[in-house]
Amino acid sequence: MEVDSDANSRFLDGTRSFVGWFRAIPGATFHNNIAVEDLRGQNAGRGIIATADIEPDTILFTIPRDAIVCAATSALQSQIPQIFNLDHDDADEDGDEDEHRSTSQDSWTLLILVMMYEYLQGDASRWRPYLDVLPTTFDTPMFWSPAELSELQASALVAKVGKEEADLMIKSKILAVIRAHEHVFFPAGSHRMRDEQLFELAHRMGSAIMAYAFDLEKDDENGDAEEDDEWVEDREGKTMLGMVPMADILNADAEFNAHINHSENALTAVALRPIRAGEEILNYYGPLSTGELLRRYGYVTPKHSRYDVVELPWGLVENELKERVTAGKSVDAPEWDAVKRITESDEEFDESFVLERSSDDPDSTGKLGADAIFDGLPDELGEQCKRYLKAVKKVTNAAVAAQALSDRDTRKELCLQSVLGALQSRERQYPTSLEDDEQLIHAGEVVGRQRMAVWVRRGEKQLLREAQLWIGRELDEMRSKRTRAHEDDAPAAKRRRC
Ligand SMILES: C[S@@+](CC[C@H](N)C(=O)[O-])C[C@H]1O[C@@H](n2cnc3c(N)ncnc32)[C@H](O)[C@@H]1O
Repeated sequence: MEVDSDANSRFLDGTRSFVGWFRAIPGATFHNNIAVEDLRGQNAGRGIIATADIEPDTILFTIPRDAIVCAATSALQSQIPQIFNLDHDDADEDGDEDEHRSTSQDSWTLLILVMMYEYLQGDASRWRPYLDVLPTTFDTPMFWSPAELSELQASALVAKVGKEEADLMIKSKILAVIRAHEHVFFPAGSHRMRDEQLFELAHRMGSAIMAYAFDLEKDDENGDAEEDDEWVEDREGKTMLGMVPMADILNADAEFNAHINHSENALTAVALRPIRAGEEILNYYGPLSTGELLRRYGYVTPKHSRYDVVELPWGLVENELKERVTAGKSVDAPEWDAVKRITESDEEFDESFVLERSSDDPDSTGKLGADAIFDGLPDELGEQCKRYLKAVKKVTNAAVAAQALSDRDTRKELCLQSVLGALQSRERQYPTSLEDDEQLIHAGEVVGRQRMAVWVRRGEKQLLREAQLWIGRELDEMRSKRTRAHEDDAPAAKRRRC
């Protein structure tokens, strides 16, 4: 109990000193009608709440660019300038491209180094009160146990967690730099951390950057803020990333009421519509699926479900096509291998396809319109099915090809049925059903990480079902078109016989 109340007062003290520090930054503003609040009760850490009604276009707060933690503002750049030159070729002087890529920095790894450097400076860092309110633990799957990860079941998210890649990156690009410049990273008289401790700190900073950092290069060549793609944040390491105190205290959802504008000297948070007293001020992280929101930010919300996706491996479709195209006739293994080779040698060949719904973007006030709907398979999947059938025609014997691939409609029907079968197989890869997961969620039987995993897998299964229903409707339509055509033909034939 005592530990809890200590942690609680540290949390509240942290908020107070952070807000005091922020308000004292020259050029920073913080509107009187907002406050940083404790939202731990709803599992949302800190957030910003309106304490009184706010009009649209109100500037909620301003962060001068020189208060942002990034490569351009940290003293680390003047201490080891050689690692900050991002304008390098992909090969080193000896032309060793792989070696160069594994040791050279990008904006992502540089920000990890900057954050670790600032953290290790302790009180000497000008961002100390800000660093103190950053989380030390995360709910992103990177930190989940194998048992927790297994709750994601057959979700493609499991393969995207990327713990091993992160470990390799930290070893080659972070630890190597710190060990080569220990005198820079560890102030005189401070304790030099062991490798395991640095690894842990690097993971912590990497995860904080993943969930908190902003892409800072949003201005076009004329210095005006770009309108297009403003919501989208870069995580590829190509543009300058920075940690923006206060902007990153905003929580976010798929429906939101504030936006961060980027201008030459400052970033400003602006109200997009009227915000009532007591409402949370929410930012937007983009049209992310539940799985992607969890992977990057460690939380899920019902409103992001509209952007859910599910991966359909080509192998499942191929199995179904193979079975249907032969309809019991035997085809030799070498012939199938040849079909596979032809299909896979195509430049456009895809290993898997992403299914998603059609959804409008949020409007300019951050509101969402009509529900997202599943209204079709990816065009590329249809094209790949067609190419596969062409290859079958080329390679297998005429009897097989003639019947199954006779006309355009028959081929289309065969493709749809095959994708339908593949979707059913994909659904069976998850050990629990959609109904089981709905029950778990509605009964409130799952909490924490398990609850988030159930949300991810339930969303994927839901989408698989919607895709199956869509194909069912397409097939029904094709069949009734065919029946109508027969009916139209029938009286004419009769007439001819008379
Ligand atoms: C940029 S920070 C926002 C501030 C954060 N709540 C804090 O206490 O520092 C992003 C993190 O906040 C949390 N978060 C953001 N939006 C949320 C929401 N709508 N519900 C729950 N947690 C949210 C997630 O943990 C996410 O990784």
